Amino acid sequence: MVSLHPVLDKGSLTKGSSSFPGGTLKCHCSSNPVTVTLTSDVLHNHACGCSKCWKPDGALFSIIAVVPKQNLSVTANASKLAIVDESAAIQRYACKECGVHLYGRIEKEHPFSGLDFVHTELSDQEGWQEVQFAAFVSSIIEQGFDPSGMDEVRGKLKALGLETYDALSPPLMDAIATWTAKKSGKLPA
Ligand SMILES: N[C@@H](CCC(=O)N[C@@H](CSCO)C(=O)NCC(=O)O)C(=O)O
Ligand SMILES: [Zn+2]
Ligand SMILES: [Zn+2]
Repeated sequence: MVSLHPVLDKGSLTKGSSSFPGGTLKCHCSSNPVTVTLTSDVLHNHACGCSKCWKPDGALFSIIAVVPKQNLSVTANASKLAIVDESAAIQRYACKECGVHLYGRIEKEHPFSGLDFVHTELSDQEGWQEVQFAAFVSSIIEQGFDPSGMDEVRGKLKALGLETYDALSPPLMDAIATWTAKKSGKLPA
């Protein structure tokens, strides 16, 4: 049986709390873990099949969300962090010891600059926004997943109530396109 991600394999999604105040994310190191504190809940939490987002061992999907960057601070062992790929739009900061990605930040001009990318599964707290949709689903094939298994993968995601997309969700794609049109002058800024 195909394993999507521990959060998705449970068969149902635990709904988040609308008044969730944020919490602490921690890497997998048993000593001197890196911690990141968020002072709000996340937005646009989603499963991502892309090759760049961090996934726990054996998972086909990442669970990733965004938070305004002013709501995120590294609160312990920041010296263990290093950028995974300097050339990517999202500069993902990973723990050099355990490999877990603590946050991703966009430093260049980009529709999502000002938002940091984070994984709520790194927190012990409950109440984080639940997964809203599945993005970059076909990208799992690029990483070696057998294409004949895609109906099963999409079926499992749909059974959880998640729409499946091969890019981001339509509202996020519209936001990107709006930003691009304003930048080029096709829409008023
Ligand atoms: N097929 C590619 C897709 C990679 C991709 O474009 N990923 C998106 C989504 S990441 C979270 O939603 C993206 O915006 N990437 C920018 C970046 O990673 O810097 C693949 O699988 O690699
Ligand atoms: Zn670590
Ligand atoms: Zn991704």
